[in-house]
Amino acid sequence: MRVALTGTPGTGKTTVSELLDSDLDVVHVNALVEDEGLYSEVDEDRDSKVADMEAVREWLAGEDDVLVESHLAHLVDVDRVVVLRCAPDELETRLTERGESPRKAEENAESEALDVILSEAVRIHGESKVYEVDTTGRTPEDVAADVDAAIAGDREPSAGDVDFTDYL
Ligand SMILES: Nc1ncnc2c1ncn2[C@@H]1O[C@H](COP(=O)(O)OP(=O)(O)OP(=O)(O)O)[C@@H](O)[C@H]1O
Repeated sequence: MRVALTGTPGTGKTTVSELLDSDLDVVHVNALVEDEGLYSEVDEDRDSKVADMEAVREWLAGEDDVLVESHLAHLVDVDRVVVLRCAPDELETRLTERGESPRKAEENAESEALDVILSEAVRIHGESKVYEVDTTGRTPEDVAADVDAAIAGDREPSAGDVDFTDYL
């Protein structure tokens, strides 16, 4: 089973991936890209490396029991996609408290309000493979339990249950 754990930056993917009961090997794409040099360019403006997703896909080929953690994880060939969600105002607070710039916090809050990652996940994989998990006002442990349930097949796919359009 290959699972993508995706979501806008700040929704809690890294935090939650460390709390799962699942036996899947966790691959943190950010760390992989850095360690293996799997980037196509350096974005000076954002002080970040642009992941070479073709190289990431190749690296993951043959890895059958993995949970791929990244805001780009839904671009990988997987059996299920779990999309973490967070209300835009709470997301902006989390990112600001993590030390991100106001610009980055605002951009991500807007992208979250617009369902950007959820829409991409559904377009690429279809609704039957996508599980949305709302993290707003919840503990990472509670969120991890929902993610474990999605991995174990103990809950139904759920794309479109979360609605943040009031924040637009
Ligand atoms: N359920 C939660 N409730 C409150 N705060 C949370 C929750 N999950 C994570 N956080 C906090 O939000 C911040 C972002 O979490 P985290 O780094 O896990 O997000 P991420 O989705 O992995 O981000 P990125 O894509 O940038 O790596 C951290 O400071 C973390 O402590």
